[in-house]
Amino acid sequence: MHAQQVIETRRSIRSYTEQPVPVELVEALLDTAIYAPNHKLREPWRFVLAIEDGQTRYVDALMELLTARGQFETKTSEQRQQAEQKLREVPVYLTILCQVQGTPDQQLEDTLATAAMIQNLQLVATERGLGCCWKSGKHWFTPEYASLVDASENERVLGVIQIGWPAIVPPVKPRTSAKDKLTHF
Ligand SMILES: Cc1cc2nc3c(=O)[nH]c(=O)nc-3n(C[C@H](O)[C@H](O)[C@H](O)COP(=O)(O)O)c2cc1C
Repeated sequence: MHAQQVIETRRSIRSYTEQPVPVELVEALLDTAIYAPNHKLREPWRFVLAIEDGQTRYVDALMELLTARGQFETKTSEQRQQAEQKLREVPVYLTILCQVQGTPDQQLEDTLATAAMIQNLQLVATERGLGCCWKSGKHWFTPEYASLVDASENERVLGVIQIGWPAIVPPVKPRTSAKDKLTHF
């Protein structure tokens, strides 16, 4: 696939088949993704991979975290089970950490570089037939989650990338043409 085709066919995939994702494949994809531009080659990222047995332990810990946050307080036990099932169906959780060091400008550069690396990852995964979904906000950005993945005081969670073989590929979400947001100087 050409770059244009990969970029335009990538979708956020939220539903996966049961086919396992080889750990070596994820590692190889990451080793390509890290060619993202990053100022002064600070390589500001770090990864926490939950796959195979680690995925089971991770979802156990995530369920504990969500329960402690009161996420299921207003839910029936069936709704809780459904939520847990949905989490268990994701074959791979990859937490992306970005260092928080230096001046505010450097921190912004490091965040941008890590975001570029994440998009590289999503594109190479797409090329290999895998689907990803970048998760953020909510519980993912809490101190409790940072502690769950053992983030240091100088690291920030930029998101969690779910990875698996797509069961459902949603239709493309149309974008506003760049021309509508472009002015000539
Ligand atoms: C920084 C960032 C955070 C995102 N967080 C979430 C999220 O928490 N949950 C989710 O389902 N999708 C999340 N997404 C995916 C977007 O919802 C998705 O990219 C958008 O709907 C466009 O769909 P597409 O990726 O299939 O083109 C996130 C994307 C980005 C770039």
